[in-house]
Amino acid sequence: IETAALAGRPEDELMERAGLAVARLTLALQPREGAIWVACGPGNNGGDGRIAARLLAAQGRRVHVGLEPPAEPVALAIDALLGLGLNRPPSAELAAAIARINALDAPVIAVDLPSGLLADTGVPIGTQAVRADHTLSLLTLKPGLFTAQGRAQAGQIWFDDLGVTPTTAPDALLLGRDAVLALPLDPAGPASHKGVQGNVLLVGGAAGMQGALLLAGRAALAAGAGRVYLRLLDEAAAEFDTQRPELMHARYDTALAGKTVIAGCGGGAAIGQDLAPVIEQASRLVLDADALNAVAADPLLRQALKDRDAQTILTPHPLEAARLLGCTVAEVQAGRLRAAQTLADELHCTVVLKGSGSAIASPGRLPAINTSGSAALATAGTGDVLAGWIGGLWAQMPHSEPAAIAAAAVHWHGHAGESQAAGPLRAADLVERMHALHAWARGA
Ligand SMILES: NC(=O)C1=CN([C@@H]2O[C@H](COP(=O)(O)OP(=O)(O)OC[C@H]3O[C@@H](n4cnc5c(N)ncnc54)[C@H](OP(=O)(O)O)[C@@H]3O)[C@@H](O)[C@H]2O)[C@@H](O)CC1
Ligand SMILES: [K+]
Repeated sequence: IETAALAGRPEDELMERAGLAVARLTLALQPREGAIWVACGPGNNGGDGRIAARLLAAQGRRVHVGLEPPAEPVALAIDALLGLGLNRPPSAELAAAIARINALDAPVIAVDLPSGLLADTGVPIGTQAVRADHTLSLLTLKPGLFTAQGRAQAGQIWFDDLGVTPTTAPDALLLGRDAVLALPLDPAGPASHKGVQGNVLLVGGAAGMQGALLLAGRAALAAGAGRVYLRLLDEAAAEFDTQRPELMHARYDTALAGKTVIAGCGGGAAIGQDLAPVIEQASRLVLDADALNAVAADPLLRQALKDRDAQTILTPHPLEAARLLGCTVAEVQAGRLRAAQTLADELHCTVVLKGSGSAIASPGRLPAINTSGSAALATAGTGDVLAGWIGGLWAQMPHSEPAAIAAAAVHWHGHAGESQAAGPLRAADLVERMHALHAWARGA
């Protein structure tokens, strides 16, 4: 898109617009007195910074351009060191400037990208990238701002299209609330007749890990599934969840066909033995956690997954994805969208690669990056809740595309986990927060 935008119009014109956009945002964020430091690099990113500096000076602001901050206190810094042209670890000179920006006690606006971060992947190419409070993305929103370290490095994201309408397709989609609003949720919601809300069967919860399956089961129920059955692998486990007596024991209804099956939560090594019939017979299948590890370790299960006629959603975290791909976690994280897409294409599944900026991929579709969520979600059991929520939604809407179900569930889950005010979020509380968002999910 950037290349196409440059064809047919002089680069200077776009850079002039870019500089103006940066100056405007700076004035909006820092309308008062105070020195502005503009750190400019050698390329066009630096060019944007220099134009912004000129325009800010014309507004009567004290502006200092250079790789070092001025002697006086800095009220705001503009990071215009490196943008899209970054192709190797920053030189020593630029790395030192990045470190000086990060050591400042003043807000930082990054031009286009936090310097040092790769636009496509959200991974720093050197030892450190700028930690910005604001990033003004120009012409396009770069995927790297929304996934991997990008979310933490970019701060608040702003966008200016510089007056250019893209003529080529994007590489990825961003998931917002639209993904949830697009669901054909029953207007009556979970209160409607249980017979039409679908049946979910959960398999997992080996000895010592029943909690994972209970959390997923509670989530499926709270998402609105009609009947939720638990098949606990730990035979000695309690018959039911005393706080959620609505959950049923699968011993009394073992059929897999016709159900949405969620397998793997707290499954341990024991889940491997149960997976073959599950993969073969489940009408809709969500595989999580130990079920993914079992598939990674067993070529027959892997082949069975590929051969499934019906649809499957996988919800790996980066380590589980690495096991399935036969690579390292670092390799997965260095290209999260690519990793999710490779897995989706290879196993003929919809893949939700969890982590900051969850990536969702399906064969033959554009991958998507979720925009909701916060570090409050990085607690035990939140992944089980997501798997349960996906299954709970899918059971109610069996004809919806798995990619649409996964996208909605991931965004809903992230939205519920956005507030960090109460500290880390416990997974059982997350289920309740997500449940309280049904009206939000219907557009209220
Ligand atoms: N495209 C558009 O339509 C528009 C683009 N715009 C803006 O331009 C930005 C892209 O500009 P860009 O292509 O000049 O790249 P940029 O990020 O400034 O860096 C390249 C320079 O840095 C150097 N360099 C690279 N890596 C380095 C390293 N590790 N350590 C040290 N040096 C390194 C590299 O040198 P070289 O590799 O040639 O030796 C080159 O000199 C884009 O992000 C946006 O802000 C807007 O004006 C609107 C229109
Ligand atoms: K920058």
